[in-house]
Amino acid sequence: MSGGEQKPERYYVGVDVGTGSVRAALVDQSGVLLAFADQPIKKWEPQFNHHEQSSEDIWAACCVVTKKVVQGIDLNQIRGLGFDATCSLVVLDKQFRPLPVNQEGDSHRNVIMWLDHRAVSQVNRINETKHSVLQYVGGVMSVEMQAPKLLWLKENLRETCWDKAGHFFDLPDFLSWKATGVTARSLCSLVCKWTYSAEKGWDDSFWKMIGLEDFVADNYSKIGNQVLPPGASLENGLTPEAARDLGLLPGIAVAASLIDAHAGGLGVIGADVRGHGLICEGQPVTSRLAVICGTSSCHMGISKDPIFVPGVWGPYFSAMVPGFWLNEGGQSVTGKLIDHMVQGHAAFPELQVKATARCQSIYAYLNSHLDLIKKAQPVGFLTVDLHVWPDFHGNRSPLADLTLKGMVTGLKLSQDLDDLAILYLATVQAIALGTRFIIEAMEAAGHSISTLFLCGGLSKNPLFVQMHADITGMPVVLSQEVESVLVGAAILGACASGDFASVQTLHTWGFVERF
Ligand SMILES: Nc1ncnc2c1ncn2[C@@H]1O[C@H](COP(=O)(O)OP(=O)(O)O)[C@@H](O)[C@H]1O
Ligand SMILES: O=C(CO)[C@H](O)[C@H](O)COP(=O)(O)O
Repeated sequence: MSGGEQKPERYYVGVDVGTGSVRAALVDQSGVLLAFADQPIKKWEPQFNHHEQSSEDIWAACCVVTKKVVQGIDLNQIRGLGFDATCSLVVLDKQFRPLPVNQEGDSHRNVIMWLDHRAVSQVNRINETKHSVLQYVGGVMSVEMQAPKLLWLKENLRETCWDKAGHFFDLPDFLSWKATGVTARSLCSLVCKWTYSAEKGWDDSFWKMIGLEDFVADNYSKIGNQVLPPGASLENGLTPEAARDLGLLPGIAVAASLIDAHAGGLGVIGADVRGHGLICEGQPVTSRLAVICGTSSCHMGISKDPIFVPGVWGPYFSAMVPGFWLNEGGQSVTGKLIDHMVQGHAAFPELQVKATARCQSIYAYLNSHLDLIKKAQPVGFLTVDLHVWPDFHGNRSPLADLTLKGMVTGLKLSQDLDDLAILYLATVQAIALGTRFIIEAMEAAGHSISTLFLCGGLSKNPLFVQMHADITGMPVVLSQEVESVLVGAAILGACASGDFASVQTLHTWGFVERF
């Protein structure tokens, strides 16, 4: 290139499918987020503990947000596309058409969501086998993983779903298939939710022992027998049909995907913290814990050697950062629990009216209300008499007990706005104490964690962040780019484009602020 001439900009698109909405971002070659769009997605709860979605609805939302973020951009400069998503189970027939995952036979609802707890009897039987693959999911399989859900479909929807099924995808892999026509699965989803081993592959004896020998018989063609590392480029890239849907050019690189929490982890865990006086500056990356807080919270810690932490998922090899083992702690409902407590309170209508009058979100209003009522004392002291046990949807980590329930102690007869604000605070504190409980379990097993890196919707709530810092006693680092999960998805697209050597070289996208 002749002197003074600027290299053309290169752009990457990241698409993040959360529980409640789909988001997209356009990111430039320095990792700066230039455009953002989001779109809600539909959810159904036909029975208690049954949670379903539609893969067609989700894909349509991906198309809406992608078209929005690339508006006004020369499409030739878009080099790569990456997806992340919740680890929900998508079911398609042999011609790739949606199949119903419900008794009603509604094939539009062909996704069993990650938080669906219908397969309790199945997961109990799986855990009774004490099979060796369970060592790599914290010792106990979660009802939120795929094996119990598959067994449920076989036992409950044999004719309408199981016998007709041709493809079972984790949602992140469904999206990369939809974009490219390539059915290869990401190592991330298969290792974390399907018992696949990065070193040994599938374990035939496990599937035979739990009654899903069908997969072994057809060489795992329905659940994936071609596995790629996250960020690997998928064959010929975007198909002409998907390009039309998404408003992009055919042939651009599409990456093997990540689960959403793992994209968030990738987006923040390697952040450049130099010059911020943080304890982790002189420490290895293994001293950092990425906490991705949305509907749920996921606690991602990495290590050079495998660490077995009872009740904490993993150790998973190369599932998030290549070459590192991952342990994934989690709280199944955090944002969802806060929303549940606040929206179910008698003073919620009053809160809505007052927040709207001040043009504030309900959470910004509650935070300022707590500041008002705390007077001279630290805000945390408002809850000396009120306590929440946050396992309203069971305990994912470290107790790994889906039967646990939530609890509130210290209730009075009054139900005014002060009570709502204090209940909200107690809920946030309970969630932060849950994070501390997980960190203690990880440290007892050999992790050495000094610093938390938060991202996800709840990291936009200063009270949530402050309580995590106060209760864990650790500094909490926030990326200057609040949409870190999307940065993680865009890292995948950038890696697939070949413009960067590996996902590790992109870790330093993003700068930090100390909380
Ligand atoms: N600005 C904010 N202040 C407080 N809470 C927020 C804010 N933005 C999002 N949240 C909360 O974060 C949760 C959703 O986070 P998000 O990362 O969007 O979830 P998901 O990826 O599961 O769809 C919700 O419970 C919501 O109430
Ligand atoms: O199981 C998980 C990751 O392993 C996540 O909790 C699940 O994917 C939902 O994520 P989110 O709270 O961001 O919607």
